[in-house]
Amino acid sequence: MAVSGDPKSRGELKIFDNSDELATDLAEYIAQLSEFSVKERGVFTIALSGGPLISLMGKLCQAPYSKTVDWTKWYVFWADERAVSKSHIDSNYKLAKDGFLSKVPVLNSHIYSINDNATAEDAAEEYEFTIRQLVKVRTIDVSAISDCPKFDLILLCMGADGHVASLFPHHPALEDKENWVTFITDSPVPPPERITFTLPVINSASNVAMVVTGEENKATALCLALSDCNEETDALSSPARMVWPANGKLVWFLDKAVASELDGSDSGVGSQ
Ligand SMILES: O=C(O)[C@H](O)[C@@H](O)[C@H](O)[C@H](O)COP(=O)(O)O
Repeated sequence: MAVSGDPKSRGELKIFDNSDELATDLAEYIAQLSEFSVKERGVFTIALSGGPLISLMGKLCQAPYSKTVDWTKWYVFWADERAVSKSHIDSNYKLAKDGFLSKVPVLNSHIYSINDNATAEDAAEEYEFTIRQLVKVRTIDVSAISDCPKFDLILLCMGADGHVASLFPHHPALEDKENWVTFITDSPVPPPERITFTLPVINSASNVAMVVTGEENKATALCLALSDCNEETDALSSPARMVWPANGKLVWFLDKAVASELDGSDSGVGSQ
C-alpha cells in the first residue's frame, strides 16, 4: 500500500494492491471508529451507500469484528436510496440487508431505512424528519458549524461520472443548501427516482470514507475528484470533489486499478 503525504491534500489516500487488502483495512477502520464513537458518545451513527461498498464491508461480519464490535450501539442510515421497493434488486437497503446487516447483530430498531411506500419527494421529507428527531434526542450529534447532523461516519462510493450518493454532475441537487435530504426524479443512472443526503450533511460528518475500486473507467473521474478546484475547473462537474468534511476527516480507500492514472508526485493529493 502506498500513502503519499502532501499538505495540499484532498484527504488521506490509501491505495491497495487488491480488494482483499482494501476490505481488511476498511473493516479495521470502521471498527476503530465504532469503538471511538461508542466510548465518546455511547452510540455509532453510520450512513451506507450502494455500489460495491457492501461487499467490501464483508470482513466486518467475520472474526474478530463479529465479536468485538459493539453492534447494539450502531445506528444505521443510508446516504442515498433508490425509490424502489425494499425487495427490489436496485434497493440499497436490500443490498445492505442481504450482504451485511443480516450477518451482524445490529438491532432492527436501529436500522433507519427509507420509506419505500412513498413518492421520492415524500420519502426524502420523511427521512429528514426522522433524522431531525434523532438529532433532538442527541442520538445523532449536531455540527457546531453548520447546524447539520454530524454522522460519525458516512461511507460513499463514486460512479464513473464522479457522482457520490445520488448527487450527479451538474444536477441542481448538488447545490441544495436548505435540505438535509433531497430527492431527484431524473437520475442519469437508472433507476431515475432517488433520495439522497445533500452536500451540507455529507460535509458535516465527523468522518467520510470514499471507497472506489476496481474499474479503470473510474480512474479519470478519480483524478478530477482529487484535483484542486480553480477558476478554470467546472466545480459542478465532479460531485466527488465537492466532498470535503469541514470539521471532519476524509479518507479514500482505493485499489490500484482505479488509482492507475494518479501521479503521486504531481497530483497534489496525499494524507490529511
Ligand atoms: O447509486 C447509488 O445508490 C450509490 O449509493 C452510488 O453512490 C454508488 O455507490 C455508486 O454508484 C458506485 O458506483 P457504481 O455503482 O457505478 O460502481
